Amino acid sequence: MSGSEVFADGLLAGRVALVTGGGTGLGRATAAELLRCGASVVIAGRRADVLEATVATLGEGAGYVAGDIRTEAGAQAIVDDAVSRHGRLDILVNNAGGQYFVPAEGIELKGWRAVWRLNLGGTRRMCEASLPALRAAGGGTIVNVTFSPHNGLPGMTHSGAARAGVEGYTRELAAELFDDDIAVIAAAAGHFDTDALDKYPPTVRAQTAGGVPMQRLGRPEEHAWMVALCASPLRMALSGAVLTVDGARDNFYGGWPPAALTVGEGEVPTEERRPPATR
Ligand SMILES: CCCCCCCCCCC/C=C/C(=O)SCCNC(=O)CCNC(=O)[C@H](O)C(C)(C)COP(=O)(O)OP(=O)(O)OC[C@H]1O[C@@H](n2cnc3c(N)ncnc32)[C@H](O)[C@@H]1OP(=O)(O)O
Ligand SMILES: NC(=O)C1=CN([C@@H]2O[C@H](COP(=O)(O)OP(=O)(O)OC[C@H]3O[C@@H](n4cnc5c(N)ncnc54)[C@H](OP(=O)(O)O)[C@@H]3O)[C@@H](O)[C@H]2O)C=CC1
Repeated sequence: MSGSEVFADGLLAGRVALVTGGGTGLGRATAAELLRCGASVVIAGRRADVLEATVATLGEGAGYVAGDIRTEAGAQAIVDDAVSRHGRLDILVNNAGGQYFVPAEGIELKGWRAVWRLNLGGTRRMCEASLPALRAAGGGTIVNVTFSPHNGLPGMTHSGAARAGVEGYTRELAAELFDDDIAVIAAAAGHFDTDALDKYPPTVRAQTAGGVPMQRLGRPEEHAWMVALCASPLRMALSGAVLTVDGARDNFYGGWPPAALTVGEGEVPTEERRPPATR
């Protein structure tokens, strides 16, 4: 793999990074950038076939472990795998996350809980499972990927609330871990061009780039550069911060619903359910 476009060669040489959700989208781009910076990288997710295919494209220095971050045992097994492969862990990127698109009043309690369990619960479980290894390495970095919910995010209220929770958790953990030389930083993403956007109602994807001042979606490598910066020598100065990379648009502003998002008599569409076999 060639060097980074942004960072000095060997910036993260000797470091071991674990990237959840590293088989796709922003996580895959993050894994690639950390590798370019010299780290060894383990990517995690639930689908072994997706991870295996990604590792084949990432090349030397990359490995994968299949697992589910939502349970204590799942998170622990993921961390144990990374540590047993490389003997240490220096960087944890809590990138796995997501939600479905539905107006607030349509969110069932079960769905609310599912989104919180993944985004806030999974992040917490991965942090707790990783802390002994990060301490054993003499310090390290945790990057919690969230989206930018600072104006609210209609259609994703369950996730906006969970991501605000991740921000609070990040700040608190950062304060508690300062003496361990472990940085905890939230990376709040705006709109990035990943395949995941295809699952939302078509008007969502069509509308999002036009709402960003620069009139384009973010590129996954731009997000990845921010994550790599969080693992750089700047990391402790950033600890506790929420770094927002959103092209100055946040994830939403303006009146609701946007005219172009409505269908029929003015309803807002709900994301289609995934077929049971893929859940
Ligand atoms: C024009 C203006 C636009 C406005 C601005 C929009 C801009 C977009 C900005 C983009 C910002 C963020 C982008 C991203 O995050 S992209 C990444 C997306 N990736 C993912 O979401 C992947 C991970 N997500 C999931 O796996 C699922 O969404 C979920 C978190 C729900 C998974 O949990 P789980 O597997 O436990 O969930 P289940 O499928 O079993 O469902 C549990 C219950 O949840 C409810 N549910 C789930 N899906 C839906 C749906 N599509 N519609 C309605 N309800 C849903 C439901 O209650 C489920 O229970 P039941 O199965 O019993 O019905
Ligand atoms: N794209 C965008 O514009 C934005 C994205 N984000 C956030 O950035 C992150 C990455 O987004 P993106 O790459 O676009 O989306 P993806 O849907 O491609 O990424 C989600 C990843 O998380 C993994 N994952 C989901 N659930 C679990 C689980 N329970 N255990 C382990 N892994 C899991 C998925 O793999 P698998 O299904 O195999 O488990 C997948 O690789 C997400 O947190 C997303 O919400 C934030 C703002 C904007």
